[in-house]
Amino acid sequence: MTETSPPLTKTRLRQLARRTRAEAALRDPGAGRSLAGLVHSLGLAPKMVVAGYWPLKGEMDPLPLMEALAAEGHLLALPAVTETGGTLEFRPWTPGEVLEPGPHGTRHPSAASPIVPQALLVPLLAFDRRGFRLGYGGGYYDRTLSDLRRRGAVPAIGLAFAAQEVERVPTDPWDIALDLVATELGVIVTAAK
Ligand SMILES: Nc1nc2c(c(=O)[nH]1)N(C=O)[C@@H](CNc1ccc(C(=O)N[C@@H](CCC(=O)O)C(=O)O)cc1)CN2
Ligand SMILES: Nc1ncnc2c1ncn2[C@@H]1O[C@H](COP(=O)(O)OP(=O)(O)OP(=O)(O)O)[C@@H](O)[C@H]1O
Repeated sequence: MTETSPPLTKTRLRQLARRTRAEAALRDPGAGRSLAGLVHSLGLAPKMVVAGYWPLKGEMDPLPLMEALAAEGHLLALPAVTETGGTLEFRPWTPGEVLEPGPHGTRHPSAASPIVPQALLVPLLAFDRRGFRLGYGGGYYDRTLSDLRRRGAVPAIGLAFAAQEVERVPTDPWDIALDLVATELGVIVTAAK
């Protein structure tokens, strides 16, 4: 074979990655608990404001890790979509606090004074070792990280099942790479770090 297959488009990879992630989540529903054990491997400074996410179906469960971060003295926040096509707003949150439904099936804390996160846990459909990630296609994390990083470094930590790794995520000029990806097998330091 001399032909090489053309690179997958983001749209096609999203379809494949949704299936792969759904299968991984069914195989290993407790994988999120392994990530809690990685809390000391993330290299976070003490008492940071760390934004997590409220998981959608199939996403790596960030809650055990978020609880471990809170137990270490970090402050937690969750994103809220307040404007379609805008940047995410972050609101303080402690585990157990009630959430309201938001757009796209998300849930967020009720309106409160927004907080500026110093590190982000990021959900994803697929990732590669360069740190590039594919999300649902809303561009929320790219816009938000680009905005947050105007004020200084904000580590971005992808959370995923190991099975979500691909050779190469198709990229666009606005894509921002993750520094780390935490999976049930351990922490991957990406080429962007
Ligand atoms: N848990 C979580 N929170 C998040 C995101 C995310 O990907 N996951 N976002 C990332 O940007 C932002 C919200 N933006 C989103 C944009 C599109 C879709 C979306 O397309 N959702 C699927 C349905 C998912 C499901 O219910 O299974 C869809 O509509 O097909 C979701 C979130 C902020 N909060
Ligand atoms: N820094 C930015 N400034 C302006 N627009 C942006 C920026 N980053 C991304 N976008 C817009 O967001 C759209 C979706 O981007 P992309 O397909 O990379 O989403 P994604 O990273 O998969 O999704 P998400 O981050 O929501 O999970 C793009 O069409 C682009 O126009």
